[in-house]
Amino acid sequence: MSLTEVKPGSWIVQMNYRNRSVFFALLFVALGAHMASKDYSVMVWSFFALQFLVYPHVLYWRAKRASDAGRTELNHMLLDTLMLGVWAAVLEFPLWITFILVVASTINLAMFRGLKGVLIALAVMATGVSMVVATTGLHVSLHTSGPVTAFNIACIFLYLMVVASGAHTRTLKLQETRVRLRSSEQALQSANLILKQQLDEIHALQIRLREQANRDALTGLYNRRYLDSTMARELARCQRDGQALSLILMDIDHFKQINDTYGHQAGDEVLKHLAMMLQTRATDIACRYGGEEFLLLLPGMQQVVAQERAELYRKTFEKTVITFGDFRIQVTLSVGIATYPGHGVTSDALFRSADQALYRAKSGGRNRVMVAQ
Ligand SMILES: Nc1nc2c(ncn2[C@@H]2O[C@H](COP(=O)(O)OP(=O)(O)OP(=O)(O)O)[C@@H](O)[C@H]2O)c(=O)[nH]1
Repeated sequence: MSLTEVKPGSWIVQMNYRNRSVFFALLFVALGAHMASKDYSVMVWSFFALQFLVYPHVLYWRAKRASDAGRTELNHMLLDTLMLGVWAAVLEFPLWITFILVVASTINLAMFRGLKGVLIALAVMATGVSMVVATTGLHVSLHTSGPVTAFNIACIFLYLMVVASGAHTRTLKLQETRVRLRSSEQALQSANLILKQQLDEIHALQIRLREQANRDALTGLYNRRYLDSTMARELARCQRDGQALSLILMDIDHFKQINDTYGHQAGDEVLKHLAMMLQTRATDIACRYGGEEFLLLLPGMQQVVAQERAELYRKTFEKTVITFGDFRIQVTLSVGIATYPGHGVTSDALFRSADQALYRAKSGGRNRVMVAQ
């Protein structure tokens, strides 16, 4: 049977069945020995046999079918106590027999209800006694013979052993369960830790992938895809804050010749150098716009400042000597500038203006900065 199939409280049913059937069988012999010396009718003997030999099995059968086994067993223990009170009174309170009946009943209830259980046991037993006394009157005969007394002592001793060994077994099982639970808890904790690490890795990977999707593989600058999504947002922000926004569009002059003269890899090296130069300020959004075309998006920057920056880039790049193997390569930049709101109030209009300025820079002889008209 799996753990989920075990009915709640079923261990109580099993334990009580063992305790009750053993104790009642012992009582059958102990009380029977006492009754044999008296003159009881066949009816009393029949009830006696039913009570001590059949009754424990009927209760077990009933408890097994109960939906709430724990509560049912508690009620059964109250019934045990009531019946033992009845038998103590029927037998006219023989001292030793009454003693073991009281001790066993109170122990049983004390195990489940603590000290309150002792009081309940005494009250229920008194009820059983009162029922008999109310029916037949009070008859007291305290004496039990020597063998019956000895057997009674042995009976309570045996019963206490059975209860104690049951409690011991239960404690061991509880300890085992606790150890098992602790190790499952530890396994769960380490599984959780691994899961958390994996989630963190996935999260970092997602960030990296998102970042890579927005970057140009050769230069590491933002790509056109990123620019398209950012441009509108930055423009809206500048419009809201009443700020300027400048675009610097640059194109390497005669780049085809670089490729043709020094090879494609040398061309790549030139592109990387330019990208490095553009990546100096964290607030700028530097993109590789096309093959050898680059764009700087400068939120909050006035046209005059953008022009100074573009001039600085142009001069710096002109003086830069790029070494590639034995080659020493020097190239120039043509630049077009457009600034919001003077040269356009939409992304398209601004791009167009910057592109026209760049075209003028190219057609005007290259290696120069032109501002949109
Ligand atoms: N090495 C390299 N070359 C590239 C890359 N992407 C584009 N190109 C080359 O860039 C060159 C661009 O040439 P053009 O459009 O004719 O322009 P240009 O030679 O720079 O001439 P102007 O712009 O008029 O000064 C082409 O030869 C492309 O093959 C790249 O990633 N690496």
